[in-house]
Amino acid sequence: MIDQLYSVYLRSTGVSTDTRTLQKDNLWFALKGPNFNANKFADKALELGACAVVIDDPAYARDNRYLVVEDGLKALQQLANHHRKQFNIPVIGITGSNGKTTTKELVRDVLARKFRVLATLGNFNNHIGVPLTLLRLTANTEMAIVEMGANFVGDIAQLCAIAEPTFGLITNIGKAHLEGFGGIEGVFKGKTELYEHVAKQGGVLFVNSRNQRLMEKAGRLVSEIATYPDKDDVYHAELIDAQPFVKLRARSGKVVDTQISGSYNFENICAALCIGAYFGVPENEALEAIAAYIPENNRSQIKQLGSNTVVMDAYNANPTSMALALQNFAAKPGYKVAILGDMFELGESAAEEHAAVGSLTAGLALDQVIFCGELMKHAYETNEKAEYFEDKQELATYLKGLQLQDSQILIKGSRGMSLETLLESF
Ligand SMILES: CC(=O)N[C@H]1[C@@H](OP(=O)(O)OP(=O)(O)OC[C@H]2O[C@@H](n3ccc(=O)[nH]c3=O)[C@H](O)[C@@H]2O)O[C@H](CO)[C@@H](O)[C@@H]1O[C@H](C)C(=O)N[C@@H](C)C(=O)N[C@H](CCC(=O)N[C@@H](CCC[C@@H](N)C(=O)O)C(=O)O)C(=O)O
Ligand SMILES: Nc1ncnc2c1ncn2[C@@H]1O[C@H](COP(=O)(O)OP(=O)(O)OP(=O)(O)O)[C@@H](O)[C@H]1O
Ligand SMILES: C[C@@H](N)C(=O)N[C@H](C)C(=O)O
Repeated sequence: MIDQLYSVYLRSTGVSTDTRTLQKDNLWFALKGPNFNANKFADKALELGACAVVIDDPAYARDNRYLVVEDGLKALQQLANHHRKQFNIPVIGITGSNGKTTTKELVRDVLARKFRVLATLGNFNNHIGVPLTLLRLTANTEMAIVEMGANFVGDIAQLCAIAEPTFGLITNIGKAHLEGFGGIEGVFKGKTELYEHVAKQGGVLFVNSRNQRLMEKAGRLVSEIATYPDKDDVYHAELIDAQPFVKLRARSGKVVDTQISGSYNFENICAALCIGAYFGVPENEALEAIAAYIPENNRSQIKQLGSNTVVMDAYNANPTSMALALQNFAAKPGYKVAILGDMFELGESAAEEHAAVGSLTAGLALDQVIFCGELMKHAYETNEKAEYFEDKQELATYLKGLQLQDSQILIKGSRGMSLETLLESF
């Protein structure tokens, strides 16, 4: 079946899994999700111009344009792996608890100075997104950068079996998705599945030397590691300042002003510079790419609203990124207001981790701390000077009334809190 599927794919204009975005002559796959069994959209996909449709319910097949497989998702993953195997190019897998997308984009922009690169779009980083990324590989591609997300031990191993990365980077190990991973040990085990895969391929690992456990594990598994960002590392840079944006001294001594906020992004930048240096991108080109990068999509984005400066960090939140964001924010000058929403997917640790955020805020130089959401009640309990709103609408009304001026405002919470809607209040 894979040969038949592959020959149809090679004649197609690419793969689609969604009739709402399908392009003419795409090969369309019917997937099942929480809302739809897409087998029922197969006719529609053909009407919209699909060259063929891959379905896993034979009841929907009408002619030879309907390719019936046992499982649509597995067929997509097998096709992606088969396609990936046709390319003898570096494939860089990137995972980690925080900063995957930002780092992937920085790596992409740095490597694009020398190579024709393919990189994950947005954060299409799961069991569907990784295959879709690989199926965008063309004869033109010289290097692929594949972002890999995980909620459970075993996810990264599965994505590696599909993408077969020959190079690997774990940005960091933090307290994210603890519910699925069952704790920080699970995060370490799950993320380092990437190292184990790359080791089996005889590949190279890029390692953040600030994480001793990652260093030890990488050193045990592979013969070649390229480390960053400190003095004895392969790629060494120095953080000069993080306010309002990261400013660094690169390996060559050149000083770079970036448009990226948050001192934690220094490590993401160094990861990209380390990978660029490894692949021979001239440092001046790599630094230009870093200096030109502007974060999007509420990932530590700086927004100027009248006289107020907002750090909009509502893309996601977990105990590790929350603590770093708060420490970074507290170092800003001026009147500082931190608006913090619930952190999701923490399982049994949720109450304790929210309480820890409360204690942290109590000790930081912040003028106003406002918690929002059911879980943030636990933070409120450990910082009596803070304010608390269970309901986001009530908070929005309160913020409008506050009429803040000349303030620094941090907005951070999990994606599901959609805290970006609070911007209307300023
Ligand atoms: C399955 C799917 O692709 N769904 C997308 C779809 O969702 P929708 O709600 O419409 O319906 P269903 O999911 O039920 O649909 C089933 C299929 O039907 C298609 N369809 C539906 C209606 C229609 O009119 N025509 C159709 O053809 C539909 O396209 C489905 O194929 O649309 C949503 C809106 O666009 C999409 O958001 C939804 O996408 C899902 C969430 C998805 O997984 N997309 C991947 C491409 C992806 O990578 N998305 C990333 C998010 C990745 C992520 O959450 N990463 C986690 C890590 C988790 C990894 C680990 N668990 C693993 O499994 O590997 C992280 O923390 O980073 C993204 O969206 O950015
Ligand atoms: N190195 C880092 N350490 C801690 N937190 C970070 C780091 N890099 C980014 N973050 C935080 O994570 C947020 C999201 O960044 P990014 O999208 O790059 O991460 P991600 O790992 O791809 O997230 P997701 O898994 O949700 O796709 C940022 O806005 C910032 O708050
Ligand atoms: C947005 C998604 N990738 C994610 O990180 N979710 C967590 C639970 C969040 O939004 O904080």
